Amino acid sequence: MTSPARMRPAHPAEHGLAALADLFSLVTASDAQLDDARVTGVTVASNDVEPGDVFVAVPGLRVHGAAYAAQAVEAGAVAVITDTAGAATLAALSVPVLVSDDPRALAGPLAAVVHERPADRLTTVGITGTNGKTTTTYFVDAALRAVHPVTAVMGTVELRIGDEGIESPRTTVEAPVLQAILALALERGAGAVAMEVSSHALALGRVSGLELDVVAFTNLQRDHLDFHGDMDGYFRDKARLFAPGQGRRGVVVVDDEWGRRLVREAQIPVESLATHVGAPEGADADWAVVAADIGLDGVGSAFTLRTPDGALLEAHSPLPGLVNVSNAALAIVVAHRAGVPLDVAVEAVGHAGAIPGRMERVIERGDGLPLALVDYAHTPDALVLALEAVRPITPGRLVIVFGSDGDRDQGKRPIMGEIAARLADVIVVTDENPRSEEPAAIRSAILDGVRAVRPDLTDVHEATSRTQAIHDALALAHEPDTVIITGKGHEPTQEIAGVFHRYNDRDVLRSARAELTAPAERHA
Ligand SMILES: CC(=O)N[C@H]1[C@@H](OP(=O)(O)OP(=O)(O)OC[C@H]2O[C@@H](n3ccc(=O)[nH]c3=O)[C@H](O)[C@@H]2O)O[C@H](CO)[C@@H](O)[C@@H]1O[C@H](C)C(=O)N[C@@H](C)C(=O)N[C@H](CCC(=O)O)C(=O)O
Ligand SMILES: Nc1ncnc2c1ncn2[C@@H]1O[C@H](COP(=O)(O)OP(=O)(O)OP(=O)(O)O)[C@@H](O)[C@H]1O
Repeated sequence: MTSPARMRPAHPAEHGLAALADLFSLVTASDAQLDDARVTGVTVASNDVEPGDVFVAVPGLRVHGAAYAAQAVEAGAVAVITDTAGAATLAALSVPVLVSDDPRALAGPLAAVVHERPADRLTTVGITGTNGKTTTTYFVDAALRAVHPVTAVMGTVELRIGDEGIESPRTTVEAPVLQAILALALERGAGAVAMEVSSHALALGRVSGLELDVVAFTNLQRDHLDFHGDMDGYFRDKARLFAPGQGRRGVVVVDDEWGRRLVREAQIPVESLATHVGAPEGADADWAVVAADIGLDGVGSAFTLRTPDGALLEAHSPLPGLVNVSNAALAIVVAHRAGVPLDVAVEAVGHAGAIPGRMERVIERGDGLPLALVDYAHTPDALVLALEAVRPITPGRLVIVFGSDGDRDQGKRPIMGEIAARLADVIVVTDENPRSEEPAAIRSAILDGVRAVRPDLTDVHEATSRTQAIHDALALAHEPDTVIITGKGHEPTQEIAGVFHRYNDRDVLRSARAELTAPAERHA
């Protein structure tokens, strides 16, 4: 598997174009014969076309897909579906052109039919929310794996079926890609799929035509307002997942007001889960975390989950910090509602393996080396949570390596500097993805924030390359210390001056360890 658009069933079903046109009430805009065309796939992107595809030309936010219809036909598309405006721009094509009122909304349901509704034969779980989607999805997958020999995962990090995965282009792929992957998963023997559902995906119909067995909500925090307008719009887009035809039943974390509103407004049966020990909403919630011992075992946290019938379950989060108690509790409830026995879900989530770039332990403490982790925290809130999460498992000093993205929110740079200066002991400021900006200027803005808390810059270092920063941090840390590298998580590249360089924090950490441990003796 190389590209998401190529993740297609090896033996696709075949449908007649005329029957599809009938089913979706599409009108012909040309005189070509409909019955001739045999359809085996769908796409909304001309460069993803495979012979036998229908090309759905959507009116985009930037351009109209109809501008690429000829290119799609050249690549083997057997028909074009577009709206009236798109059809009006088309020169004569050698394939039928069909018209739909809303091609973007049609793409998912059409692809579902073309691939013979794969989701109907899979157990499907969709997770939405501002933070915690990736982590919760992997925890759910760990539980699903306990009962299904093959599972699939789709999200920000990867698109994976069984043990074979590829890098994911985004959190939720386009609807036709999604349906093709489900069909491929089924072909490869998968019984269950856990996926992340972004708010963009919900707004742009990427999950239209897919009814998920269990849908879940983690939390809502300020993000993506450029796209959704305001928090209310952001909430309403997230809430679309909890509608009949989209999700059969839901599990909602009610720690924030948005979760509580969702429980009130959802149009499908939902259960509530409160994960903040002692908070008032815990009393009324269906499920609640009623005790948590953070970091006592030096790794994750033990916690107690109250079930709707009042039973108390002893559970465990394999990742540090309160947020991961929340993610683990949600995953247990979701997996249970997706058919995993409760005790099996508790056990499997407690032993879930590493999640790429999410509090991922790359070097274990011992033999003179510190614990070293990689985490994706790249916002001020996430940075606070990440540093607070590792403090209880750090007997020595907390060492952080971080930077901040170029061509993105500039205001957060000094704020993140202040947070690091407050919550970490040793700081190495470096580059993240500078993009078109001058890297030194970004570091300088971060250092302004550091200086506000630590004017003499004690234990503050600056490194002009991220690789060097990681080597420096590891060299100056001792066994009781913890090194945390934040901001890039699983990312496989670093974008500098418009060029994507292959780069990964975990790989650099591993080679820094190899360099350190080869000839030299280390002392705790
Ligand atoms: C803001 C946003 O989500 N935009 C999505 C939207 O783009 P658009 O309407 O602007 O598309 P366009 O560029 O005008 O093109 C119109 C149509 O022409 C097609 N086209 C275009 C060029 C070409 O050569 N051939 C061709 O066929 C396009 O595939 C598209 O179908 O529709 C396109 C497909 O129909 C998506 O690919 C595109 O996602 C872009 C790539 C994107 O970056 N989206 C991000 C913001 C996103 O979705 N992120 C969320 C996670 C957010 C988070 O939580 O962090 C995600 O799920 O990943
Ligand atoms: N339940 C949670 N509440 C708040 N913050 C969280 C939660 N879970 C994880 N985080 C923080 O958010 C960061 C991203 O976590 P994760 O990747 O699981 O979320 P996500 O919703 O998938 O975000 P993204 O789409 O950016 O990957 C982590 O680095 C962690 O610090």
